[in-house]
Amino acid sequence: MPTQADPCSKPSLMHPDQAIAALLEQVKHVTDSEIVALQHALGRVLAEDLASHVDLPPFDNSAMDGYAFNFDDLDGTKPLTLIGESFAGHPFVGQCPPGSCVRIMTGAPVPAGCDTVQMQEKVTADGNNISIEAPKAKGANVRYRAEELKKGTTVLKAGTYIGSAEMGVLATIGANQFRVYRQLKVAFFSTGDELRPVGTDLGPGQIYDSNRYSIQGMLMRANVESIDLGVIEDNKEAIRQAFKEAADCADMVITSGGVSVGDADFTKQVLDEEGKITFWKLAMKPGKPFAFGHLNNAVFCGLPGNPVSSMVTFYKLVWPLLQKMQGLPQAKPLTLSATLTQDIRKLAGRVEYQRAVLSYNEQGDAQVSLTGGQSSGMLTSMTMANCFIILEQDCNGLTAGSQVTVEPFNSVLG
Ligand SMILES: Nc1nc2c(c(=O)[nH]1)N[C@H]1C(S)=C(S)[C@@H](COP(=O)(O)OP(=O)(O)OC[C@H]3O[C@@H](n4cnc5c(N)ncnc54)[C@H](O)[C@@H]3O)O[C@H]1N2
Ligand code: MOO
Repeated sequence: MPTQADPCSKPSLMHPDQAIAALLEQVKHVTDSEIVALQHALGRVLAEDLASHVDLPPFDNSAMDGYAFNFDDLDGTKPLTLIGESFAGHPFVGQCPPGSCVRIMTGAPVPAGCDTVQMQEKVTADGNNISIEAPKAKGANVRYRAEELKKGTTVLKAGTYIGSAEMGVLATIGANQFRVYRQLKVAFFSTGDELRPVGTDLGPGQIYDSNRYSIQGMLMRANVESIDLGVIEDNKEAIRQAFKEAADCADMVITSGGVSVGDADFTKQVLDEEGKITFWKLAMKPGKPFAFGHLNNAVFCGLPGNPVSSMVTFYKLVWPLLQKMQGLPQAKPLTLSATLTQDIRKLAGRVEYQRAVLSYNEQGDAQVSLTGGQSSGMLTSMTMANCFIILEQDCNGLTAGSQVTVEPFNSVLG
């Protein structure tokens, strides 16, 4: 196990939790709102409380395919007489008189005069003579009008994230359009003279610009409108122009690269001139350097250039900010404990997020294995992973069999 001191382990490095809390203080919920139609509402956040336009269910209906009748008509000897049928969308019309029953399907209205349904498996039919095994109680297998909620009751409150279940609930309550917070606009670009767009050949010392694509992917998963400003060459005027353009059109501007200590870029100089930016050094790996501040009215996040570092800083630091700006509550990530299948190397100093695969062994115990090299430049180990192993600052390596804290990837990294 490595015991050597980590040169990055300086008291000045800020713990990521402390950084997140400090960053959150500096952004506000963007409260502008607009009306959207239900079919365009997925991923948006409600800006108004919504009440149901209908009772739920809107009418008494059957929970089973079977027969509807009046419970008090069952005397254990005489069959009931079949007088009609009630199908979903095609109700039985009229009153079911004493001593009779109606064939009924799941979801169909319970006819007037009936208060109970028996499933067809517990019924014997001989022509129109229907012998029914008595259910446990009057009202069995009936879903009553308004048993879930009454018309006018608030169902979803302002601030609710509209996911798939909410889409269904909104339709169920008859909400075809409603007010949501407007979508955040996030402009982003890459910096670095070594970067080439995909679809071109690479010259000596050049690499493809990958960060823009992973950042765009995460922005789409975060349900914001992304504005791709491309790769900006390392030239002071080009960078200044890009920041101006980005800050004019966006609520947040994200860049990747140029936030460390190198001297080959103008990003820092331009930011110092154009905005109020702080360069942070965080006790996290990947993702030590990070820049944050404001460019006019836009929030600025400068992610480190290393591909895994840019993803991890987005996930850990930028995504919580976007959630707050969208009016969503902060949810602490779910973690669990799992057994390491191998030794892992780490130097004390920074919190590490190591890419790994979480699975269950034959005994049903959670186990976790690294996906390969943990260099901040190795993005392929992200694609194979489904979780991070979180190693706290004081950890200086672990042996196979140790219990570790694991944070499964959420939808932003999926
Ligand atoms: N002397 C020091 N050097 C470095 C330190 C340090 O503390 N002292 N920190 C290291 C750490 S940690 C990180 S992370 C990186 C971050 O550096 P920058 O944000 O300034 O990023 P660059 O130098 O521009 O690039 C780093 C690396 O990533 C590649 N890159 C950049 N952009 C992209 C992109 N859009 N797509 C794909 N790959 C990209 C770039 O070619 C470099 O290899 O600094 C360390 N250095
Ligand atoms: O933060 Mo850097 O991401 O350690 O490579």
